[in-house]
Amino acid sequence: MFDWINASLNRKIGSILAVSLSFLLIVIGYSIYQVRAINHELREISHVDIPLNEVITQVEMLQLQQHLSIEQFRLLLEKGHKSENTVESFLNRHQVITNLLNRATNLVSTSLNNDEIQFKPDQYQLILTEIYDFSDVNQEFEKQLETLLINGNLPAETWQRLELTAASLDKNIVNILGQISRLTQESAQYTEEHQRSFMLIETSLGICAFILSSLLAAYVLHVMRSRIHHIHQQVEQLHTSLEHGEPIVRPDNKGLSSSDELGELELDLKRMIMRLSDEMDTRKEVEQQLLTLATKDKLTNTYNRHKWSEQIQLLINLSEQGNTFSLISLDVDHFKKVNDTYGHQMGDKVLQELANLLQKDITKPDMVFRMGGEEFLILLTRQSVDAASKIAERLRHEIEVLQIEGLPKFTASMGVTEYHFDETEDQLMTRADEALYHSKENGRNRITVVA
Ligand SMILES: Nc1nc2c(ncn2[C@@H]2O[C@H](COP(=O)(O)OP(=O)(O)OP(=O)(O)O)[C@@H](O)[C@H]2O)c(=O)[nH]1
Repeated sequence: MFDWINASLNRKIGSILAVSLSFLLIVIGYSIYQVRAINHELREISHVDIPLNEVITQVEMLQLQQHLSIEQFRLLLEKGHKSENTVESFLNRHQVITNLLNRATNLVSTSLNNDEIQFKPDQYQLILTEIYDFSDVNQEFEKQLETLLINGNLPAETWQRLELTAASLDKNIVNILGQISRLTQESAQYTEEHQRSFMLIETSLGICAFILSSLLAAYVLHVMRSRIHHIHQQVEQLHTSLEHGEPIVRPDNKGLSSSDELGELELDLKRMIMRLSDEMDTRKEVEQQLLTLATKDKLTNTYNRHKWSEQIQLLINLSEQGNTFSLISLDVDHFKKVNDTYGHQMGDKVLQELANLLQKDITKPDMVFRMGGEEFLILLTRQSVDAASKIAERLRHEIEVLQIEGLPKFTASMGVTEYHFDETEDQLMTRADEALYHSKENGRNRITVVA
């Protein structure tokens, strides 16, 4: 089935337009059909019902005049007079009535034959038969009357019979007229109801189309807005992370497939954020590596001379707040001999094992530095010279007793001193070197403390 939710924006908007247009086409088609039907019904009223009414009304009027004229003629005869004018006008009217009745029957039969009568055609058929019957009876009646009028022979019982027939003809024509009027009225009512229901259905269809299109459009807008909001949030989050140097939050992998243009945009954004996050991670790793390279000694993994300069300056600055610190200067005894006897590589190994030992013993915030060759410095933060001398002695002993398979035994000499407030780095270093020199001079594998 057509996946509307995941379809592209073009297809979504296109389908809304298609639905609206379909409704519009239905409304137009239905309107045309209904307007034609109503038009047909109105034509039926104007072309059949109204003219038929008029003709039959005229027949009724003439019929009445005819009867009056007969009465007049009879009265004249009773008085012994006979009017030729009355006979002539009677004959004329008779002709007009015959013509009108022919017109009426023609009108109904032609309309029925041409299927112009949609509303109750059987009733019209009935009316047509009644008009035919009326016409026949009337024709016979007029013929008899005409003969009698021309002969002037009018016995009383003949008059009576003719009057009865005339009365019955009157009744018939009134009856036919009544039927036609009723039919016209019903037809008009039917057309009116038809028009009303047409308007109602038309309005309902229009409202349905409007509501459906509005709902679809509102839904698409809502979905688009929430998705744009989501994209905006991700961009904001990325912006905040970059601004504050915080780690970039990686977007979840679910839903990583494009559906429409917004989906593609979201997908591109997620990919971009992921790439950026990866690059930031790599950058952090590289930074960390650079920092290590810049601050650590490659062979022993202790801090290097560069870090020493930075750290000593920091501690000197902190000393202004009353924080003291001590320094142990350490040098491997007769290291040249180790190199010469066991080779340079073994010398390196000795330096590495020494560094391991020192780093195991000296923990944060205290730090071990390799200043070059076999010379190390140990910076003891917030330690007095007494505490530093104890540490130095402990270290010296640990080095002396260190036994590692394949590694030659070695010792180290140390100079211990404490920083004096307001002195320079050089002054401190000179004192530490002097203490170390003193240890070397006094036989090595010992510590010398210079407060
Ligand atoms: N294996 C190795 N040897 C080094 C390294 N750096 C310096 N050396 C050697 O360390 C030795 C230092 O010798 P000296 O300065 O004479 O001192 P020493 O032999 O330890 O004698 P004292 O300090 O007086 O006890 C030299 O032979 C250097 O070549 C290094 O990174 N690795």
